[in-house]
Amino acid sequence: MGIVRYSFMNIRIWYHTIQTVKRVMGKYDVVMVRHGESEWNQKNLFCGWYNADLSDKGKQEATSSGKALKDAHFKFDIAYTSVLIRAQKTLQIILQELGQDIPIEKCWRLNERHYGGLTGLNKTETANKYGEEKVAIWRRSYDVPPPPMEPDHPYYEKIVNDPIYKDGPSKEEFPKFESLKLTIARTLPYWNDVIVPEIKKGKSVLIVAHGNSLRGIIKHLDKISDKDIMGLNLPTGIPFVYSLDENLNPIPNGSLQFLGDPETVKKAMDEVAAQGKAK
Ligand SMILES: O=C(O)[C@@H](CO)OP(=O)(O)O
Repeated sequence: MGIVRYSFMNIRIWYHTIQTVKRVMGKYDVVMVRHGESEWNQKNLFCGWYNADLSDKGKQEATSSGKALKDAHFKFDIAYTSVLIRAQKTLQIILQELGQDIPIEKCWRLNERHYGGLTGLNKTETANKYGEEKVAIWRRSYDVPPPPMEPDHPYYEKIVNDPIYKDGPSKEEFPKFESLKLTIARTLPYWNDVIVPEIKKGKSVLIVAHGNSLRGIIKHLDKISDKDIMGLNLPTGIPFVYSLDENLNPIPNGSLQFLGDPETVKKAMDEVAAQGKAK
């Protein structure tokens, strides 16, 4: 299986830079995976903090992720995930495939961004109603948030009172909506204060999280501009490696090295981007 490397030098010609290369190794190598397809991804619904389970395809993607990591001889010391079931199950399947039993830390700070009032709406129908451009801004802009989730929203009670949030966020912190900027504001402290110290101790770290919490970490690591981050769509269930130097900066060619064949990765990214199209 090849490694797909993307250049961040010009994100607009992203797909033209795909090439299969030998993976580079940094002082620290960190592996990240967006969870496998969820039942709500399959139905093309805005999901956010709704606790959707994996679809059958999502389980298969998780199995393939585990196999790809096994083939590449990864051995992990610790794994981090969100409090949402789709990420936790993906992690569990990956570790089963790897045959590795390691400590798992779960935190709401790695959750998907909170999609506010859009939660549960179909992305295509939303694009038909409000236009593709508006949906693209809601989905991918840096700082334009979706409308808030009000108490009369069909999923408000289910989400706010879910026991998975017993350890946080607090009532005051509990979001009604999140832009990518707000997502980064709660994910980055966890990266900096909890994950980075373990990486610096030399631990081999696996992170299984979500499209937008991982986009936040990537934006930070690669110093991607607020404008260019709009072009990044992460595929479900394909692991990628960041090879970092001693200061946790990506080494040359060390960013976003996917463990997958280039065509599959490109197709999967295109499909995620297309979820917000009108029909
Ligand atoms: O609905 C969501 O929660 C996310 C990820 O599945 O979707 P999007 O890709 O539109 O940010």
